[in-house]
Amino acid sequence: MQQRYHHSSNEVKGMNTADLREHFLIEEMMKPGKMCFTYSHYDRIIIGGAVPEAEELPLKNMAMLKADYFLERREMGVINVGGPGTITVDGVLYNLEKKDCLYLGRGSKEVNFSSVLADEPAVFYMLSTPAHVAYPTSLLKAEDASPMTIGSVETSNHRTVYKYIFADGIKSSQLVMGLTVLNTGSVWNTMPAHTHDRRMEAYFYFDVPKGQTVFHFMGQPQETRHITVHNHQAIISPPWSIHSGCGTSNYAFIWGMAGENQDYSDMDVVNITELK
Ligand SMILES: O=C[C@H](O)[C@@H](O)CC(=O)C(=O)O
Ligand SMILES: [Zn+2]
Repeated sequence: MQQRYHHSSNEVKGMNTADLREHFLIEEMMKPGKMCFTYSHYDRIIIGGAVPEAEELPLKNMAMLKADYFLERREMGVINVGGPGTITVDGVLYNLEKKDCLYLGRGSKEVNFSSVLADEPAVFYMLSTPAHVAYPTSLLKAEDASPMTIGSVETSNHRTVYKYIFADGIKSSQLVMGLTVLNTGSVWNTMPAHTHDRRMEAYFYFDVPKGQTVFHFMGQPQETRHITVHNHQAIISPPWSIHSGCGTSNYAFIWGMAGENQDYSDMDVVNITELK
């Protein structure tokens, strides 16, 4: 498992393109037949990917967790962005179509990921955070995630937000998770931008059409930087940073947070004309 340490906003001001990419971009996370994990020291969130082929992929323990098994003291949210897949949790089978979400409560022991079709593998994106309470494992289908349409065509940010794990959705200790789909012709996510010093955030971009990309914006509102993020790559957003993106086409992304609270609307919005 890769580790990513903290960086202060002051350090980040002096970073060049390679530094920014090394510390905040996760490039290789969806490899056929493999599971990949990155441990971020912001709120100790683990960001992972699993692409099962013919063989199922078990969630293995990691030495650095000093635990008896991966979810001994942790919870996890999984969203499938590929072909149909299944996850078994302690003998119970869950079917995840594209954009369905499974929450795994603290104490889930035997976890296995599989694809249903050989030529269209499931692509599972995972976030795991420390948990102090065990909440029940539960599945939420995309159509039941109370979609919310925001933005407009005029400002190129017309999009639909699906919320899965948050204060009014699937219960968790601290994990918050959902996804956002941009409509055709809309390219800006999370604009107007915001920060939430109380929570870190991770963005995972998917359904970025072949040959297209997303310019992800990070940094303090008056000190922004960009990182180009391609399909199936993720960004670690420090609590003091904005997290916004502009694509060369429309696309979708999974957002997830950890920290002080689980209110989706807890955001300190920045006036667009004050961004630097
Ligand atoms: O704190 C919330 C997150 O940044 C995202 O949910 C924002 C988002 O999906 C969007 O505006 O498109
Ligand atoms: Zn946010």
